[in-house]
Amino acid sequence: MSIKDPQQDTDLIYSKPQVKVADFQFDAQVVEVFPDMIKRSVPGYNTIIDTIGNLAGRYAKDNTNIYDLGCSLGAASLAMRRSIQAKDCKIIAIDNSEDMVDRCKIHINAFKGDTPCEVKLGDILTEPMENASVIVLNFTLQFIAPEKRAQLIENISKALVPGGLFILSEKIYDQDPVCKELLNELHHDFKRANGYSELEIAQKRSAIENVMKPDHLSNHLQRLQQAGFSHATPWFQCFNFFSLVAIK
Ligand SMILES: C[S@@+](CC[C@H](N)C(=O)[O-])C[C@H]1O[C@@H](n2cnc3c(N)ncnc32)[C@H](O)[C@@H]1O
Ligand SMILES: O=C(O)C(=O)C[C@]1(C(=O)O)C=C[C@@H](O)C=C1
Repeated sequence: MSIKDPQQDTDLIYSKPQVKVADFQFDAQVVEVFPDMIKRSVPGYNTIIDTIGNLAGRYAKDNTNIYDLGCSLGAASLAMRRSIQAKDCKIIAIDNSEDMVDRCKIHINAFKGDTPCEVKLGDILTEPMENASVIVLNFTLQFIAPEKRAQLIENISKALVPGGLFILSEKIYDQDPVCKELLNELHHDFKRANGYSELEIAQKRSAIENVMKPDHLSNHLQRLQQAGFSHATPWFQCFNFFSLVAIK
């Protein structure tokens, strides 16, 4: 009988001092601990995933595509597949990390569902999107080069059918430096409460600082308006993490 090592799935990546902290990558090491890492790092992650499922159930239309952009291990795709009742829909989950995509395929295939789900290795900046009733960008835009974000949001808008839904979740910063610092501190307290040490928090911070560039809420709203969305509202915020819905 084999007994699983309980630490095997725990994020300990930044627990030992590193001489030089390398830029964060969605590689094989991160894949192993990703569910633990994201749950302990992103306040409200489970609520956001459950609500993406609920929203997809409401907005998925017959004979359309549902996109999960930057799908990682497929948590949002699985939640959507559980609640979509519309007929002849297809979920297309895309990620540009080969390690993520390989593991995502295993996760998706581990569960049965009526809606087919294709997991694709690809760059969401160039992958074609069309005839979509729901598009999800859950904590992915922050990893896209800032100058490429507006074009991606425009492509998303063009791919949506009228009445189609876009769900965007991101880390944000507050423009007021005092509020920015407070939200940051509250987020770090959240990480501390979830067992991350000061060293882990500091090293993770250096690892993501060159690769993850959050926007202010007003940047997001402005981009959505420019891309032709008729309605948009944040539906969730906890500290410096938020999620919004926009309707075409
Ligand atoms: C924080 S994770 C997303 C979490 C995931 N959406 C979830 O709900 O669990 C960001 C993901 O975006 C992917 N990513 C970053 N840039 C990308 C790009 N240009 N094309 C496709 N995927 C990308 C990364 O490989 C990573 O898996
Ligand atoms: O802001 C942080 O400290 C994070 O760890 C955030 C964040 C994210 O929002 O995607 C960064 C990388 C990991 O994917 C998990 C969480």
